[in-house]
This record gives sequence, C-alpha cells and structure tokens, in this order.
Amino acid sequence: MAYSAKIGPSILNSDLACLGAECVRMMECGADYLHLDVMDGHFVPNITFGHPVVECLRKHLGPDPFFDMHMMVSKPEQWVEPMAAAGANQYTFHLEATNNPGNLIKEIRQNCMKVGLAIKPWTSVEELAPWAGQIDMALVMTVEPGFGGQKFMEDMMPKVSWLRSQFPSLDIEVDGGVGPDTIHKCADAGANMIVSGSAIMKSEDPRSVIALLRSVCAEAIQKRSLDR
Ligand SMILES: O=C(CO)[C@H](O)[C@H](O)COP(=O)(O)O
Ligand SMILES: [Fe+2]
Repeated sequence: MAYSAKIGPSILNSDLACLGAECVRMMECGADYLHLDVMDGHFVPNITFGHPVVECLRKHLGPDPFFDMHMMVSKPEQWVEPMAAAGANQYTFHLEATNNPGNLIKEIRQNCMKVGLAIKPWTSVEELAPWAGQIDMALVMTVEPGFGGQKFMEDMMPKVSWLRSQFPSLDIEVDGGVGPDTIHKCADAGANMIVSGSAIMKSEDPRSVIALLRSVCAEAIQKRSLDR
C-alpha cells in the first residue's frame, strides 16, 4: 500500500487579498499540500486566478509546498506549460474538458508535473478507469465544481470505493464539502488525499481541523491494510 493520508487545504474561500499569507498559514498549520482552484468562467461559472498568481505564490512560499492545480478550465491543454513554468507540481485536469486525455497526460509528464484526473459528479467512474494506470491521482468531485462551501455529495462515495478496490495503490482525492462531519465517509470509502476549503479556512483552529482530518484518514488506511 503505497499511499498515505494527505490534507490539502483549498484556498478558494480564504481572504484572497492575503493569498500568500493564507498559504503560509496553512502550511504552518500542518497542511501536506496546497490545492489551488483555477476557474476560467467557462468550464465553470466562476473565475479565480491563473498562472501569474501561481508564479507569485511559488516565489512567496519557496520550493517546498506541493501545488496541486485543480484546473477547472475548458482548454486544459493551453495551460500545461505556463503552469509548469509557474511552479506547479501536479496538474489535475477534468476528463470532461478534453477529447484526448492520453495526449494531455503525456504533455503534463513532459513538463515534469504529476498527473491528476478529475471527474464531475455526473461523470461515471468507469470513464476514468481506462486512464487510471497512467495517472498519479484520481479526483472524485463531491460537489458540482465552481464554488466553495457547497454541500458534500455522499452519493459519490461508491465511486471512491470502486476506484480503491480496482486500484489499491492509486492516490484518490475528494474535493467539495469535506470537513470533520464528512471525513469518515471519505476515509472509509478509500480516499487518501483530502481537499478541504471552508471547513479549514473558517475554523478558528485550522491546525486541529487538519490534524483531525489526517488522523481519521490515516486510521482508515491502517484498518484497510490490516483487513487485506
Ligand atoms: O474545487 C472546488 C470547487 O469547485 C474546491 O476545491 C472545493 O469546493 C473546496 O471547498 P469546500 O471544501 O468549501 O467545498
Ligand atoms: Fe478544487
């Protein structure tokens, strides 16, 4: 079992006027990585930021924090090189946004980034499966992408369980409405990369929330390894 529990705060709902400081604060509170939500106003009905902001964050934060780019964009091919140059570590694109996932995976690797593949709630996990052997991480969206602070969709958990059963060492990420109230469901289903936005950002004690999410997830991983 190669995977471990990792918590990646989504800074979408942070004070964007202080983005650099918010990212530093998350890393100081024990985050394992940063989940950066890129929205183009076309693939989703919202706009956030692009590679110039990522470049500034990389300069501000230094080489260490792992940047997982959640690319909610209509033309994921267009941003691979700029994001790599800006300092992104993982490029997570949506299966719904491309006709040629195989080529995009190759391009991401040629640009020395890890590959994440995301599916929206209405996309079946069987559509992702053919690519699972070529990617580093599968992202199962647990809300309709576009906005932070939405309600967790529990009915996405069978997708996570199925992926875990078929691909025992794949990194599986969940994103949307995940926090102390919903982490048990994600962890039990087999997710190991946990994105949490509002639940961490709005907490008065983000360090404890991150620690709690990680411990629930790590416990489930350990239990799964004993059951095997
Ligand atoms: O991709 C996203 C929305 O499309 C965000 O990563 C996600 O919503 C995180 O925020 P929250 O935990 O508040 O739901
Ligand atoms: Fe996200």
